[in-house]
Amino acid sequence: MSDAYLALEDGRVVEARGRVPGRTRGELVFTTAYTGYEESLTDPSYEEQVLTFSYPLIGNYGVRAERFESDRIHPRAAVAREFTDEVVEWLAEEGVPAVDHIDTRDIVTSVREQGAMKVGIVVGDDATPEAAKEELAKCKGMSEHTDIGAQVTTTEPVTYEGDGDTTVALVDCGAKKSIAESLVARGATVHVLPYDATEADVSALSPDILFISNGPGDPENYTATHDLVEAFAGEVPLAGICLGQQIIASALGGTTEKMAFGHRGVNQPVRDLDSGKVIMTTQNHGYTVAEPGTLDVTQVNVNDGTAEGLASTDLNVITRQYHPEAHPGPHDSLGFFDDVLAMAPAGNEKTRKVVASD
Ligand SMILES: NC(=O)CC[C@H](N)C(=O)O
Repeated sequence: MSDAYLALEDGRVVEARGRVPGRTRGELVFTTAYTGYEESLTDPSYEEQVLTFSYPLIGNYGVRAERFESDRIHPRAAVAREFTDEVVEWLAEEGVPAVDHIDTRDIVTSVREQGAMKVGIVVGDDATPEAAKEELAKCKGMSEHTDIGAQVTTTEPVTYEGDGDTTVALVDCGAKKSIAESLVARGATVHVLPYDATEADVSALSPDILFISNGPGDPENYTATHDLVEAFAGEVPLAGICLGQQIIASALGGTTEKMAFGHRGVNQPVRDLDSGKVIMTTQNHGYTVAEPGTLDVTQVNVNDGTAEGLASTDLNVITRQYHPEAHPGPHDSLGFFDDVLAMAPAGNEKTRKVVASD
């Protein structure tokens, strides 16, 4: 008799070992990242999902808060072949159900063949297959979480001061902390705004760059953020990462669509169409840009050809579908942040040089 059951949308019920008790449900996804479990578990883009690690041992270098990407764990449950006790303690402190001693190869294969699916999970002495199915029956599809941004955004504006003159308004749809850090490290002052910030909120800051963050759920549900992009396109340079790329493309005449099982891992190869160079990237997304609208596709995924980078020189826009800020993953694409800040109006460059020579 097991003390944990997973009821999958394909009709199967899988037994596991319970590590943290509870009942929950979500969209079943997997990451192939072999490091970075702390960063992944605290990535707000995993909100409403159940995260399966395909790497078999999770927790082998401990748990350190300095590696967290936000202030809490976001997946509704965690699944691995083997969790260390230290990770289980952390998951338990945050009340996130967890299971291991499960054949994650089987789970990953199912998701690869049938696409991301709903799952119900029950863990504890009273766990039964029926209870797991009840959780599954209550599970919403990802696009049905119509206001998911509210679950992950900052509620109050926050400012991080950089030592240069460029100001960035970062719309927080569930931003990983490394995005603001990467901008501040390059001298920018970053004003983090709630996901439903208005045109007036942004105008009041007179930012040099408007930056739309990563975040969970269906990009088409972020209507306030679409409005911002429409309002400022052509007026203020625009940048976006992951959900940010999807929202910017969609607001500027493009379309998005759900992928079969998405890209989640730290070794997704991306080709830059201009230089021909291939870089390794960190990814975590289930939607993608189908039609880029008024933007040009500048980078593509080597495996499936999906749009990884978009740009418009007329409108001053650059976006990435992957995560240039890494954490976890390779640092091949950190230069994106230099390219973003280079879009700031030239006056800032002059001021910055004067300040630097003081
Ligand atoms: N990391 C992200 O920003 C994810 C974007 C979007 N929620 C997706 O799944 O595609």
